[in-house]
Amino acid sequence: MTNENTVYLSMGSNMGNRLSFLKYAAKCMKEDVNISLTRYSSIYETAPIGYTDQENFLNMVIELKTSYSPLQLLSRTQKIQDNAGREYNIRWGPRTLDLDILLYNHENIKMEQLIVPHPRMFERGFVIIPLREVNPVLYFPSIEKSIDAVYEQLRDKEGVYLWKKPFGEEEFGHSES
Ligand SMILES: Nc1ncnc2c1ncn2[C@@H]1O[C@H](COP(=O)(O)OP(=O)(O)OP(=O)(O)O)[C@@H](O)[C@H]1O
Ligand SMILES: Nc1nc2c(c(=O)[nH]1)N=C(CO)CN2
Repeated sequence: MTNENTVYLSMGSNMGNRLSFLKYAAKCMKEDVNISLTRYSSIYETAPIGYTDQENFLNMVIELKTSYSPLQLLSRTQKIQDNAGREYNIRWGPRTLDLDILLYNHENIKMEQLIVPHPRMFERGFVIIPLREVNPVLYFPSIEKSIDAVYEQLRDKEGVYLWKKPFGEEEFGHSES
């Protein structure tokens, strides 16, 4: 089966060993024959948005190719979150691992369980900054804007600090240095 759909996924963690949860998520996806990881952003340390009385997050974005349908991919990412000990308590509250599907090709999906493009992505510095690093020429047909235009309009650019350059091969099976 060919992994032909292009997906951008946001990953975040603000509990426990944050880096190891991000690595765990990437490892699970790398081991899945229906997913090929193609690009990784750097990792950013970010101030919490939404519910602010919690620890800073580590956030990053990955690009992947997959043969999964959007709902199949959602169920896969939810399983990975569950296996990372994710509990569902406070809305926007602390979590070991959060995986959000940002974009699935250029599709507009509005289902009960899944909305793509992710409805809050365009106002989130912790999403747009790493996404722009992974693909600086993205265009969003749903809002008729380029990623540069979205970046320029971001209000919460502050609070997003480079924490670590893209993973090295030894850590993550990633060839970029
Ligand atoms: N694009 C999407 N990616 C991941 N989950 C989504 C998406 N669209 C809708 N959902 C739904 O959102 C539900 C809640 O997800 P979650 O608890 O991770 O939200 P959150 O991360 O706290 O908040 P936010 O969605 O603002 O990032 C999930 O059960 C899932 O069905
Ligand atoms: N900085 C930051 N803030 C958040 C994050 C996140 O990943 N990073 N995720 C949230 C729920 O999706 C709520 N707030």
